[in-house]
Amino acid sequence: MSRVFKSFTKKEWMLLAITVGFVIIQVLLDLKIPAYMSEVTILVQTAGSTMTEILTVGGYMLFCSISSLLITFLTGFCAAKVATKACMKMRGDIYKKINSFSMADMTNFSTASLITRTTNDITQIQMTLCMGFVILIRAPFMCLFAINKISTNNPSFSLIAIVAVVLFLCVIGILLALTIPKSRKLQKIIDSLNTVIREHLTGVRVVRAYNAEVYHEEKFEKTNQDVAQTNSFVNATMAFLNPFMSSLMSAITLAVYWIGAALISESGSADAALIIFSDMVVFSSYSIMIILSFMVLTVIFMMLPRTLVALSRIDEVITFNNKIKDGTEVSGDTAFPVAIEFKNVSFSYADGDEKVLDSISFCIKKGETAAFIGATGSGKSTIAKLILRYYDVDEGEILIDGINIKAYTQHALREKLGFVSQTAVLFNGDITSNIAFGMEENVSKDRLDKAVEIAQATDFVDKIGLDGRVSQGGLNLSGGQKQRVSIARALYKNAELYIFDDCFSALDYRTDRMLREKLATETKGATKLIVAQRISTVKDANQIIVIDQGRVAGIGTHTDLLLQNELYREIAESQLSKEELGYA
Ligand SMILES: Nc1ncnc2c1ncn2[C@@H]1O[C@H](COP(=O)(O)OP(=O)(O)OP(=O)(O)O)[C@@H](O)[C@H]1O
Repeated sequence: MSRVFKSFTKKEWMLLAITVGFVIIQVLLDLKIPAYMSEVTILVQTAGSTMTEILTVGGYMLFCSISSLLITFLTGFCAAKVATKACMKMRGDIYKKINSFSMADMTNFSTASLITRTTNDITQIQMTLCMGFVILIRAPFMCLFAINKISTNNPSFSLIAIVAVVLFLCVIGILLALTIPKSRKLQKIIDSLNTVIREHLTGVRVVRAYNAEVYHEEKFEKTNQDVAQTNSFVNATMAFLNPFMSSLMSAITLAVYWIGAALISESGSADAALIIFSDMVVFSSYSIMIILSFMVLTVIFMMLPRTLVALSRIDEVITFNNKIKDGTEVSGDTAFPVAIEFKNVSFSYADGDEKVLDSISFCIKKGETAAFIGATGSGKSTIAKLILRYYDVDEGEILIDGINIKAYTQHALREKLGFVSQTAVLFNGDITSNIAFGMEENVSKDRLDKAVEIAQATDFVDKIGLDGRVSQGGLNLSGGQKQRVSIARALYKNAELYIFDDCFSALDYRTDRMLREKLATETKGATKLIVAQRISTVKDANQIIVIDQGRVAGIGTHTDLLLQNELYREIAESQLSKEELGYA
């Protein structure tokens, strides 16, 4: 909760102070009403009282009630403003924090959980704050003022109020102890529910193709039932509060009349009995006010378990210690002759024990094209991910322009790189916004046309236009078209070093060849790293690095490797004819 208060600006503290002030005025006005009621009771019972006297006191009562009502509107308005602002900031903080996560950090939270925390959890907090600010301030004030009034009027009644409050606090303590663990579980199950829905929606084509709707429905139904059961436990437990509060109110009234009756029978005179009776009226009203404010408080207590869990879940993300730390270097030595060097790099993923990369070393000069080839799962894409610092190496180091990549700011490092991932990722928008991604404000038409031309995307981009709509995930484009748009996106960046992670395999052989020819002439100065499965894609590279089970199995040109490297020869012979290999 301290996070919420720490985020307050001066204006929000002011609004909160105004709310507190209004609530105190409202409590004082409300507490005036029973006193006027007592006055009216005495006036009615006293011979010689005039109608004007009764109406005047009644008028004061009316004034107090209407003012209290107006203040309720004002406090509600101020509290809602403070709560929505605080939650907006919290949402911004959590979003910024998630943006700073590396892929390794992401594995600590599932995507669905991060979405639930940013949306559902924050809405839960906002609702509690909106209602809670006023109620949480009002209830203790009301309780303190009312008990003070009761004890000054007739101390023997105050014991009843104190016993009632202590009883209430004990019961609420027990209920919270029972429901908080369940609420924590509930938020986790909601994460699972979101995962199931997300999985179904993103994989809907496969689900349909395999007639797996029933299988998915069963998965959904199981999680849905878990949510319902846990929810019903929390609600059923907290539902005990309402009958308890009603019984407590009745018990207080009974105790007041019991003690009052005893006091009246001992009073001895009619005047003393009248004063005790008016005290009883006042006390009954005060005690009902205390209990009513606590009753409203129970609404907050019902929301509190989930809100506390939501707050701790948000805190978990915001205070998460990012594994990848930013360096300070912003440019590197651009005149350094070596573009990228791997020195004995070893790496394993957090959830796997085995080394995915084992003592990998290679060196690529500026302007060279290097290609990585090897069996599936040999670790080629992992090399690309390490260069981008999605993960940090376990051993060894990666140098770009002679400087360890850990020394760069992540922004500066990625500014140097143009990356095309294995699976094309497109965003809702148009072709231009997808190619000039993140730079839409100053789009250069020439650069855009050039990138499209090199990526061999001119024909279809001409057809749909640069303002042609791209739906989320590029669902309205073919696999090859999506990949060409993502290649154009990397080229638009004019990067120093391009990484093409097996993205050419979505292109036909002719387009693949034309694209590589264009790349060679149009991006001459840039260094290119190509991960590929096809020999035809890699054979013209300055050096080919053969990866086998996370190790470098050979480095050389196509001709060298054909002669010296058995694994490369095997791959080449499985794809090219003897004539193409030059054996004939
Ligand atoms: N995020 C991850 N978490 C855990 N293990 C992973 C992760 N990504 C990849 N791996 C494992 O690391 C190994 C190397 O994967 P990588 O994607 O680098 O291979 P690759 O050579 O690029 O394969 P392909 O040619 O099929 O794309 C594989 O055994 C894979 O299961």
